[in-house]
Parts: sequence; C-alpha cells; structure tokens
Amino acid sequence: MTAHSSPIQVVRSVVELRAVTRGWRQAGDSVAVVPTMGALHDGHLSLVAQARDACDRVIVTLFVNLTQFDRPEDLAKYPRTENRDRAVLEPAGVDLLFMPGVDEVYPPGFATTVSVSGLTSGMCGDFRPGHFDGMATIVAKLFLMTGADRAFFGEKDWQQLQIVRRLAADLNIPIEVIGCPTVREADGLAMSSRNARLSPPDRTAAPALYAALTHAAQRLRGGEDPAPVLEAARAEILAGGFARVEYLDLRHPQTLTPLDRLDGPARLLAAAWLGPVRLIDNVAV
Ligand SMILES: Nc1ncnc2c1ncn2[C@@H]1O[C@H](COP(=O)(O)OP(=O)(O)OP(=O)(O)O)[C@@H](O)[C@H]1O
Ligand SMILES: CC(C)(CO)[C@@H](O)C(=O)[O-]
Ligand code: BAL
Repeated sequence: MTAHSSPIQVVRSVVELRAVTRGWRQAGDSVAVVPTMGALHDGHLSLVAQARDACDRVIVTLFVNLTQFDRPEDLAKYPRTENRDRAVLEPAGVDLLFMPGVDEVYPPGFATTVSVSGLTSGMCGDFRPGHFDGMATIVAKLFLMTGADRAFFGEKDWQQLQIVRRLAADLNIPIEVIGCPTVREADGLAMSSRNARLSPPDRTAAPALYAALTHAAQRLRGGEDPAPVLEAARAEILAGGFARVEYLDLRHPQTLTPLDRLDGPARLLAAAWLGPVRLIDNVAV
C-alpha cells in the first residue's frame, strides 16, 4: 500500500478525527487502527508495520485507559513517554496519532460499559476485576470513533484478542480484527511496556516465564499428561526467580475453554509476578 513520508498528524478530538477520516474515505483509502497505551516498543511497531502493509492509511491511538486498570498504583506507575512515542511513529509511516484527553473519551455523565461474558471469565479476568470491561469499552469506542476497516492487536494479550474479536462481531462493528505475533527480546522475554519497571536482577530472571511455557508446550506436544507438565512449568517459573504464578492454564485458543487433555489446538497462557511487576505470556501448543 502507499508509503507516507509526510509528518504525522496529531489529533485530540473525535470531531477532528472524523473530519480527517471522512476525507480519506472520499478518496477511497482503506484505514487501519492500532490501539495502544503508549510507551511504544518494537512490539507496537510490528503492529504498525503490518497495518501499513494492509491499508492505505494508518491511525495509532495512544490513550492510557484509566478504566481498565484494576490497581491504582499500576495506573500511577504506567510508563508515559509521549514525546518519544511521537518521534518513534514519525518514520514508521503512521498518518495520524489520536491522543484524546480523558474528558474527550469519558465526558461528564458517561454511563455505558461494554461487557463481554464467557471469554472474560478466568485468567486475567479473574485476577484483574473490571479490567476487561474497561478494555472492551475503550476498544469499542475506538473502533466507532475511527471507523477503521482493520484493527491490529498483539497475540501477547491473547485473552484480550479473543474478547476484541467477539465484541466486534457481537456489536456488528464492520472491522476486521487481526492478531499479530508476539515480538520478543533476544532472550525470549515478550516485549511489554511494563518491562521498563523491572529491576536489573528481575530483568535477568524475566525470560524464565517464556522458557517454562516453551518447555511445557514441547512436552505436551510430545503426548505427556497436562497436569504434571503444568505443575513442572509452575515450579520452573518460581525457580527462575518469580515470586508468584497467578495462573498457568491450558485453553482452547479461540473459545478459551479450559482443557485437561490435548485433543486439538491449544494455547498455554500464564501470568506471574516478578517483584512489583506482573508479566503475561502465552504460546501455541
Ligand atoms: N511484544 C509484543 N508483540 C506484539 N504485540 C504487542 C507486544 N506487546 C504489546 N503488544 C500489543 O500492542 C498493543 C498495545 O499494547 P500496550 O500499549 O498495552 O503495550 P504493552 O507492551 O502490552 O503494555 P503492557 O505493559 O500494558 O502490557 C496491544 O494490542 C498489545 O497486544
Ligand atoms: C487495546 C488497549 C490499547 C485498550 O486500551 C490496551 O488494552 C492494550 O494496550 O492492549
Ligand atoms: N496490554 C494490555 C493492557 C493492560 O495490561 O492494561
């Protein structure tokens, strides 16, 4: 698709966003959206690259969505690097950076929540109360605000991706949701904005999560019984220096139904705490 070298347009209001996208549509351009909370890394940039390959116009949204944070300190400490984010997006072929303020997104009197049932039960849904309602509400709003044809999400947030697919289908939002592979550091750690909060020793320990998931997936593919394999993976994560494993689940990739044996495609998903930082990851089995 068309490569754009013109400077990125920063838009903060929905009225202006709609005016710009209306012009694009009149010109027959297809539109991609990449929703983010900023503190951009190469994982985000891979979503942008895939969006640029697929559509004529690319919107990146940057909004630290307060309603999806279940712990006030997590919101307070969430990394914010707006100027750097803007500079990183400039050469990446992004047409528009949508950075609304809180009042633009949640004006006084705001009273609507998008709540997806089923897929939000278990895993992050159990340990982060209200998180997926906040996430589903902002994602539905961003889809409607941008009117994009395609949206790009990372597989790192696997449960989120399945929820987003469901809400787009259930609300008849005409957008194609595209999942993009997890981008990793050289040692296997999934890139994440929260990695910036790891202390140097915790950063050294962090790849143990992906290593344990990878070993477990190999054993499962080799036909071993899931229960002891999952138990060994938990032990490996703790031995690697993590303080606590929040969940380590074998699930159907799309329905997220828990699996106690492997009789088809499956996903192994985990969340674990390293000091004050909670990391998530998942692998195909
Ligand atoms: N390593 C990665 N590879 C591919 N996509 C990613 C990666 N990390 C995040 N994403 C995707 O980028 C989008 C925006 O995510 P977000 O801004 O929350 O970044 P994050 O690094 O996941 O931060 P957090 O620390 O909140 O998990 C989401 O669709 C997310 O799945
Ligand atoms: C999709 C998202 C940008 C909504 O705030 C967020 O959940 C994220 O960064 O994955
Ligand atoms: N990357 C998912 C957004 C969140 O953790 O709140």
